[in-house]
Amino acid sequence: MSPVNDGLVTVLVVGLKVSAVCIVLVVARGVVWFLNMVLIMPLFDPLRKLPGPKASALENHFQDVMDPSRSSNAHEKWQKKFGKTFRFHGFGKHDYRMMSFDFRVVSHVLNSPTYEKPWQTRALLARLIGRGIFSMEGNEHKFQRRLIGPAFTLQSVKSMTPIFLQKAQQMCDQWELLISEPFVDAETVPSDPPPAYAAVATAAEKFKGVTVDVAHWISRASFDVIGLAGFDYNFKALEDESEEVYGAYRRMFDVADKGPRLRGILELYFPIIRTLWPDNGTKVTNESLRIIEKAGNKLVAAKKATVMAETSKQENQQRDILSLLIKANLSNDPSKRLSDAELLDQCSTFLLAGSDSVSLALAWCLHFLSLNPEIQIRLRNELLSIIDTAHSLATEEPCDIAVTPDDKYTLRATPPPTYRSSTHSIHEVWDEIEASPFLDAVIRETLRLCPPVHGTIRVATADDQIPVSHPVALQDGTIVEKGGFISIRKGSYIHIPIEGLNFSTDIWGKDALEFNPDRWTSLPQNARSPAYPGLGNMMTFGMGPHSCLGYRFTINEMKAFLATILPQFVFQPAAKIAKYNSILTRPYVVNKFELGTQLPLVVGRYSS
Ligand code: HEM
Repeated sequence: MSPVNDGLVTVLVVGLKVSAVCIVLVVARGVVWFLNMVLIMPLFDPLRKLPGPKASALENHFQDVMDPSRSSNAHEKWQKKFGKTFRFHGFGKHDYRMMSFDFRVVSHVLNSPTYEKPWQTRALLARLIGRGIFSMEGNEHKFQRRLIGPAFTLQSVKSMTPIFLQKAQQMCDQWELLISEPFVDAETVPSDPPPAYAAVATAAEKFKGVTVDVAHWISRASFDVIGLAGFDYNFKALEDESEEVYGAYRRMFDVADKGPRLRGILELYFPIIRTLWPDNGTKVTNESLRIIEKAGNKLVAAKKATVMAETSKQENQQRDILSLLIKANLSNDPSKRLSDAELLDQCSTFLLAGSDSVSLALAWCLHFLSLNPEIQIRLRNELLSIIDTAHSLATEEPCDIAVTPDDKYTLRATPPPTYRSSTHSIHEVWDEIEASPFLDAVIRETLRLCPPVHGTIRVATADDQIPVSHPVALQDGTIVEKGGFISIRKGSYIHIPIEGLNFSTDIWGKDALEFNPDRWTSLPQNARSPAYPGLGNMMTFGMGPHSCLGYRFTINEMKAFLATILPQFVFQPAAKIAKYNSILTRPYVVNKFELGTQLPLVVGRYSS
């Protein structure tokens, strides 16, 4: 062999040896890390001392914690057995996690800067909606919240009322068409109807109802609402379901709705998998993100140009959330301004936060009303006492909602509803609707009983002592008394059971699991602020610095939709419905889970 070849062989052998040593070192490091995580660290985890359900080495309690079909029983059972604060097991026995129904604990965790959303939650959201306020923490979050907050004041939300009312009516016009040309949308009815469908057939016959997947229709309407209220852009998803951005958004969330699979979890830890080995879900998500980004970029550029032109002319016409954001952004220190890409991420955040959550809440509300006909009738009567005729109900002054400079959105397809007197402006009547006590109570009770966000999670970024207001009996027999503290280690997860707190019998009484809007006319002592620190006396919108910015927006949109829908339509159940939790709590037809989110109801015309 020549000396050159000899040299090459030596280099190759050394290279192989170095590689082998590197691989051994990496594997050894992995094994040490794994053993440390599974065997050593748990021995020193203070959460180990808390009471809680047992688990075998590979068992987890995620379903009992997060699956709404099991969580209410599991939470109730655990509270009875272990008290208000306990631990459960996450990804195996080694993974101790805390859960608490003690407001002192919940409030401490949600208000203290020591606790943040886990990076896994933020990475998942960032993949779908970019780096908007949802995935921010610390000073970046404070800055964005200051910027966005003013777009959600009472006044700003009130100015969006015409949009809510008009989109609600446009949806009713579509339902009216379904009823007048009776046909059953094949896609909304399971191909093999469960007995419940047969049972309602006679009732449907009686009031000439048709089965309508109300979740689907309200989802389209609320997407249009957030388009107009958020960006002054009419997606027209109500008119055309195949609208490009709506379609992209739906397809992307249909993938996410399938729930966390092993691949999804692996992708979170090793995002490179998406590039090296994209599956159909990844391809659909990537394509959807491309469409949304393209449309969003155009929207942000056009909006910026309009706002700049208005600012130079000292005009102030644009009231949508994006315009308010751009205006606030302009007045900021240039070094702190949001870039166009960041503005786009905020748009995606509003699309996610502002459409599905409200539409699901509205769909759940119609579900509860269909199951409780006497409440449905009472609410309709309350609304009819404000609104003159059941069938023609709006203002004579058309609401002028400019959509794009060249596209004036025609607000109504059918004659507008007429409010009690033509001398009333829509805003005057709106004040009456807004102040309707039973409408308010029905909405709050829906949001309490079926909060679209089932729970939230925080991770401790440093060791901490958490104060408790209910005693905790530790495993070694020690009692942490009221006013005492529980130790928690950096990196531990705390689960906040939003739905569980809304269901607590200690707060809401024995009928906590019943749909009883009247409870809101005299709230139990424990459900009143400050004893109950959540927004609007429930945990549905969270609490603390990350609490929901869209609280008022949601209540007002729900009021406008119900006030428009109920005087025109009657609802009856069409199938047995259950809940599943995939990012949000969604309805599905029992035994028809594979059909995805659906809430079929028999919808008939109301005639007095
Ligand atoms: C039924 C409807 C809604 C529910 C149940 C809901 C629930 C929540 C909850 C629980 C949080 C806090 C999450 C946490 O602490 O981990 C939150 C945050 C947020 N919500 Fe909503 N939301 C709803 C509607 C809306 C709407 C309509 C908008 C905007 C148009 C919106 C915008 C936001 C934003 C921007 C945040 C993040 C705030 C921050 O991190 O500072 N939400 N929401």
